Amino acid sequence: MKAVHFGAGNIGRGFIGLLLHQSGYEVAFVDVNDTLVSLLQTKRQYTVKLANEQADTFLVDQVTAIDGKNIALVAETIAEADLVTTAVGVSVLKHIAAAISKGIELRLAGSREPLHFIACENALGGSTTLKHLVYEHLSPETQTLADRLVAFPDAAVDRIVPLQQNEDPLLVTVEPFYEWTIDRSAVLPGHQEIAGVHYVDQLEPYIERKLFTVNTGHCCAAYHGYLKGYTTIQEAMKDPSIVAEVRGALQESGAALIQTYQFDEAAHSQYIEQILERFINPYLVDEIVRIGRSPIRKLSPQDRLVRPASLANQCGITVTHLTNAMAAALHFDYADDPEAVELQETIKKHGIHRTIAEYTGLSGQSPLHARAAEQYQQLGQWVRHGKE
Ligand SMILES: NC(=O)C1=CN([C@@H]2O[C@H](COP(=O)(O)OP(=O)(O)OC[C@H]3O[C@@H](n4cnc5c(N)ncnc54)[C@H](O)[C@@H]3O)[C@@H](O)[C@H]2O)C=CC1
Ligand SMILES: O=P(O)(O)OC[C@H]1O[C@](O)(CO)[C@@H](O)[C@@H]1O
Repeated sequence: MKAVHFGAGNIGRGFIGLLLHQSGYEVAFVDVNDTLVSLLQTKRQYTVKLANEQADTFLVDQVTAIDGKNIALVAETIAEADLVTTAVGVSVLKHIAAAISKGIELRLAGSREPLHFIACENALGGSTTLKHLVYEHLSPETQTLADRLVAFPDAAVDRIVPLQQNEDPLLVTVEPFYEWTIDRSAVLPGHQEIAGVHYVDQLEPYIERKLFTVNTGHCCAAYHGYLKGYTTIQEAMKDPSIVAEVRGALQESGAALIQTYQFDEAAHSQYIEQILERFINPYLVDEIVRIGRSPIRKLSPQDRLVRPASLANQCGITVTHLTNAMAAALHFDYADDPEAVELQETIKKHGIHRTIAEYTGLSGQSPLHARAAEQYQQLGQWVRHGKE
């Protein structure tokens, strides 16, 4: 079986590529990083190392790579594939949509075999977003045919894969835990299930639980850790005041998730504790600026801070930690992150209230907006007064 995977980065090689390989797929990675592409083409294999005491390793072979700029070759490879996956970042999906649409046109011209596209990104409805972007490039006739033969099941992916600092540029170190959940209701007949994947009839509770626990907690630790001058999540999670913020935020999002999706309370508490353990894995070094990257995306209405805060607020739950994490995110002034730079410029130019309204979608009337603005000022004073 042949799979095409867009994005030969950390999740691409360390999670999706590994599981596809273990399921019997030969994986062709599509990437725009020339070094990665050429290394994969030459070596045809790479190693995944687990961040555990034994440092278990897995060899992923029978792989190759395609230059993402070679649209004709990407399209031809898609036309021949049994499965297509992505892990490029949700904001990059628009850049791969044209090549995918060409691949679908070629495929439909020569085959009636169904084809699945699964976006493995940190976002609600990632594959659905990809579908809309791809359909913009297809004629109405091709869209009608694609509706029958091409599917875009949404998915949730959970595995912490930090930035890599290995001598071997293809080696990727990953945490032992993983969870890949796919919406079975969008899968076409004939799809061969991927080993290790959890197929569910309704994805929403799973993806919201994952995003609003793992991702919410992680970015909360990152933004507070950044303000306190820590470099890694592991350092930040040694600070009891940061752990209290993270736990508080996860109790707020957890209460909202339990009310919304009727999760078992005790099981959800255990889920939170397991995630806190994952954050402090001593065999990983995970940089705060990676977890905090793209603060505008992370402050957007459907993402890991505003959406659980809004859900909690609607459920009548008092929200203070999630708004404090938003406030800390608004202070994330990391100069190498273009979104952080834009955020700080907007605050300088238009003030905090307009910035909050613009990026979070929380209007000036929202109590969450008011609290985040107040906490932003308090954190600012704390920073200015030497962090006593
Ligand atoms: N690293 C992690 O712990 C997790 C990441 N994710 C999600 O997985 C996705 C990928 O994240 P990472 O692997 O960490 O990022 P990464 O930066 O390591 O990998 C992304 C790869 O996509 C490639 N790329 C960029 N533009 C492209 C294009 N136009 N065509 C083809 N390839 C392109 C990059 O060159 C890079 O190799 C993101 O959506 C992230 O939110 C989800 C769960 C965990
Ligand atoms: O990839 P994002 O959405 O920028 O989030 C930062 C990282 O933190 C995590 O949420 C948890 O590890 C990863 O899934 C993710 O790579």
